[in-house]
Amino acid sequence: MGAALALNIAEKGFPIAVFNRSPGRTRTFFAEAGDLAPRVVPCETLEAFVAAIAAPRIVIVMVTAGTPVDDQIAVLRPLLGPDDLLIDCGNADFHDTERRSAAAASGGPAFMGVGVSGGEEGARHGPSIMAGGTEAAWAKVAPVFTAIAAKYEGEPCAAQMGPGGAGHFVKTVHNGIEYADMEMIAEVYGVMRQGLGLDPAAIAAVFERWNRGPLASYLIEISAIVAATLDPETGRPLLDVIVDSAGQKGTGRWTVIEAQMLGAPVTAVEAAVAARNLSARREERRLGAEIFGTPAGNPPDVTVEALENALLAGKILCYAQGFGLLSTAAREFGWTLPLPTIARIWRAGCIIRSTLLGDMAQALAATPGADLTHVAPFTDILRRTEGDLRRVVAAAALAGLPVPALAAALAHFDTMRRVRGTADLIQGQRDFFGAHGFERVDHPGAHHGPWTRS
Ligand SMILES: NC(=O)C1=CN([C@@H]2O[C@H](COP(=O)(O)OP(=O)(O)OC[C@H]3O[C@@H](n4cnc5c(N)ncnc54)[C@H](OP(=O)(O)O)[C@@H]3O)[C@@H](O)[C@H]2O)C=CC1
Ligand SMILES: O=C(CO)[C@H](O)[C@H](O)COP(=O)(O)O
Repeated sequence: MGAALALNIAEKGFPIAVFNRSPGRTRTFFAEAGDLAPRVVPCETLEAFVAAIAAPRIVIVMVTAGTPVDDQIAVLRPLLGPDDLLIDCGNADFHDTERRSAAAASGGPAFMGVGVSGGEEGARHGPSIMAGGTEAAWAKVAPVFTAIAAKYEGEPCAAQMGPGGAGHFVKTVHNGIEYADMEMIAEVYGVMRQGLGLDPAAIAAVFERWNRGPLASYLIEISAIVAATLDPETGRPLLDVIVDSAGQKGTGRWTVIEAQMLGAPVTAVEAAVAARNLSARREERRLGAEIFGTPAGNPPDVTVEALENALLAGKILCYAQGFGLLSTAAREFGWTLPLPTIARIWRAGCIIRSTLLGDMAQALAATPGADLTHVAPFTDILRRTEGDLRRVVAAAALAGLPVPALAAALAHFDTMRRVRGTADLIQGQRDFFGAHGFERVDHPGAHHGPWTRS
């Protein structure tokens, strides 16, 4: 990511010095920089790196999240001056960014935490950039970040989100949505493959068709390519030789943890993280199959069109949850997160870019603070697609095909359209065993039940 970002910066006309802890990597990078090499100064020590940059310096750190960032900051800080600016462009837990920002405020170079999305390709040719930090820091870096960012109809996909960890928080939620979006696509893939018996080539064709409709998005586009790709070694669909255990580096989990701490429901993301965790338990899955057998019910009674609608509904519900989490976080942390701008800078460059985000940006601007599902055109789309989401979840359950993120999104939707739910019983139980009290519907105050055990 760092190498790709450096080439992007150089390509946009900014001279850049580069350093990697492994000098061999720096040499290879420089040797492969081609036409851009004259704008790149390869450095083999941090001292040479800092000396190669004119003050006031802007220094980007793009290393593995966690301790490596702290280590890198620790060795860089003594070499930098108070007018310099240190930026962590990797994925970071926003609490770490808050801590690093606070530490920087007590002296030395200023610090920014900036979320960058788009994978290597995005970093090289135009990512989506979610910057945290002060207005003053943003003013210093905006010319570089807006130049290297993806452009949507000419508009740079880069913006300042708020102080301290706000940029990394937004990037974390972006990734949480990414997890849920990917999981839902994998779930409909499962229904098509394991339920309807479509082969990967046929599924690729379905994804390609969907990519020309309301589901058009980077993730559907690449899913079509992944499904269509053959293994050069065996000639089989590559999907068939990929181990079905999903990796994860932590951003989905961070989203869920923060959402839980804030009391904000992101059930589709929770289901997606849990699904990755379960996917990693291969031996337990094998044992489960041995003990219980894998359900081999009738093929699910759903069409490919119903799956398209179900995915659309699930996706809208998941994005509504993500934006809801951002709203709650903004209130809780005293940030003014620019939600319509966030939707706008996600329209290009980032992994979750999709045509829906344009409408989301408009809806969020037109109705600030509203739940996306309550706003046009999403209310109408949900009314139209809800039945298929329900049919797919029900048919998948009957066929023994797990669709946890779609089911979680549907359960959220059904819960949030029911005036009277079932928590009356929970309150009764809590009062019974813990004297926690409950509110009554007919008069105010805290009440207890006349519980007796016969
Ligand atoms: N890959 C992606 O699609 C995206 C990644 N990110 C984020 O960008 C950051 C970098 O990711 P990525 O480029 O994929 O990761 P890589 O594993 O490809 O690169 C990690 C880099 O960090 C360096 N590094 C690791 N540990 C240390 C350390 N203790 N001290 C100094 N340098 C260290 C490595 O050096 P060396 O070469 O010597 O091993 C390497 O240059 C991460 O925060 C990641 O989450 C963000 C968006 C997308
Ligand atoms: O930030 C990213 C994309 O936006 C990175 O690719 C990140 O690694 C994705 O998360 P994970 O590795 O957990 O799937």
